[in-house]
Amino acid sequence: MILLACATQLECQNAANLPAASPTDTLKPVRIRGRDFLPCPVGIGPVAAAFSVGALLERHPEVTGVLNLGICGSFDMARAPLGSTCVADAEIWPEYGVRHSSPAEEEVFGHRMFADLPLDPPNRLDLDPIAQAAAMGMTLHPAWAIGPSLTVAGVSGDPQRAQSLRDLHGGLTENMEGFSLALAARRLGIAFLEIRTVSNPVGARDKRLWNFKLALNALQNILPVLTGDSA
Ligand SMILES: O=C(O)c1cccc(C(=O)CC[C@H]2O[C@@H](n3cnc4c(=O)[nH]cnc43)[C@H](O)[C@@H]2O)c1
Repeated sequence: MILLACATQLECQNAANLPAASPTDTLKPVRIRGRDFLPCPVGIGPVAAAFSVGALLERHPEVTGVLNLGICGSFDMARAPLGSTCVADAEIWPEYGVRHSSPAEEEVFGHRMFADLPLDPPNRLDLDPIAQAAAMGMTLHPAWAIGPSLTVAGVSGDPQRAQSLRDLHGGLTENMEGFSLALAARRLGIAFLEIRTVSNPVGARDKRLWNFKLALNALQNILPVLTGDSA
């Protein structure tokens, strides 16, 4: 069983191509090309996602992988324009560490999150999406952009913050749940894959530059490609 982890019910419905349901309805497992997926809204932000995935993985020991689908912001609108699909090859949690008012002085915290989990730097999980997809019996689309994704508790609210995060971490996308889900999978030694569609440029608050509907609709195309059901 693959845990299909999305922040919201709406993202789960689009990702699993399910009919619209009320936000409190429990989603049922779906079977696609012989693979079982359990769609679960894990909540918005790293704390809700960490709590939810911990509880879900304890309740469902049959889960062999976590597939995180959802919308995201783009740091590079040329490589990752609105509605495009991006695969994370690293998850970085930039807020873990020491914060300075000047981004140039930003430094990484020296302490590991878990004593027995050596990460270098300690806020970065390197992912291998091609291998992880294969471990879950799936294949990536060759045209999907691949790059690091930054998980934040607070969405970047202006172009300066976006620029400093881009300069410091070299991210392709920004999201609010991925690091928590990737960390849970790493701790349990199960597969993890994060694929998101771009809803907005990171740091832009002018809603004329956003297209959440396009990104939500684009989520519908991911699972058919991953499972070979799109032909
Ligand atoms: O109020 C804002 O400025 C704002 C900007 C972007 C997104 C939001 C949201 O409320 C959606 C957060 C939700 O969607 C993912 N997401 C989408 N875009 C971004 C982003 O630019 N930075 C971080 N997360 C983003 C995220 O995973 C959440 O689940 C509000």
